[in-house]
Amino acid sequence: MTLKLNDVTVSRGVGPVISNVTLEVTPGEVTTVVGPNGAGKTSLLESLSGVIGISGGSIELDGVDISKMSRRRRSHAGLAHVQQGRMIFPSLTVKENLQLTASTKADMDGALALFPELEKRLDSATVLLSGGEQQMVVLARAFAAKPKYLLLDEMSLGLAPVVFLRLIPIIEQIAKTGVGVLLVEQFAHLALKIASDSLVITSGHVSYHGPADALLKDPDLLKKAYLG
Ligand SMILES: Nc1ncnc2c1ncn2[C@@H]1O[C@H](COP(=O)(O)OP(=O)(O)OP(=O)(O)O)[C@@H](O)[C@H]1O
Repeated sequence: MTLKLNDVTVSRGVGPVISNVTLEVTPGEVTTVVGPNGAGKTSLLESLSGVIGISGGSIELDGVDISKMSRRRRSHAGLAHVQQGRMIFPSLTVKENLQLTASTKADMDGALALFPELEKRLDSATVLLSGGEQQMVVLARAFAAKPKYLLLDEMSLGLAPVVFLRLIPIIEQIAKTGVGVLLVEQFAHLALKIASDSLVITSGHVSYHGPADALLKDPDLLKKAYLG
């Protein structure tokens, strides 16, 4: 049971922005993809959830080829994608935002158990929350849908590092419930700390694939990987 990219190439506009990437996301673990701006990390996640098509290779979810499935079908198959930017419905309350994905009270309670801060704000319009709390709503809503695999794209954008720090153990906890998390982050060190497997991508190519702790322990290796 894994989410697998086999030799995937993604093209946009003039040519490939991702070339021959192979990667496996395992349930219960965090896998991270880091790399410089414009390396192709967002395109990689978009190809997994079906926002854009792939031009080579294949994508498998628990043994089923989903490469040609619509975004909706991939979502029904258990793939959730938290895209960049805070995708909340600002005029809805926190509770209403969660009800969009939680099909049962148990799903709602399960999501809220991860975010005790949100319990007190359930009836507040989401627009009134801080940036960090809004990202909690985004994450809680994605978790309430009970995905098998969760793709997270730069949740730290626009947040102070100290605010994003609060989300890191929650992402780790989500993985511990059995979800396979694929984390794309600009704060590479924070992502590497909670990840088991890691990829560094530069200009669409994999420049490192291996244990996250090896990159953390060896700043030269990380620097070399970033330089491609
Ligand atoms: N909608 C688009 N149409 C054409 N080219 C695009 C589009 N979106 C991204 N690109 C190009 O694809 C390449 C990879 O971009 P992508 O956003 O996937 O990288 P990234 O690693 O996520 O970067 P960042 O960290 O800045 O978000 C870049 O050269 C970018 O200019």
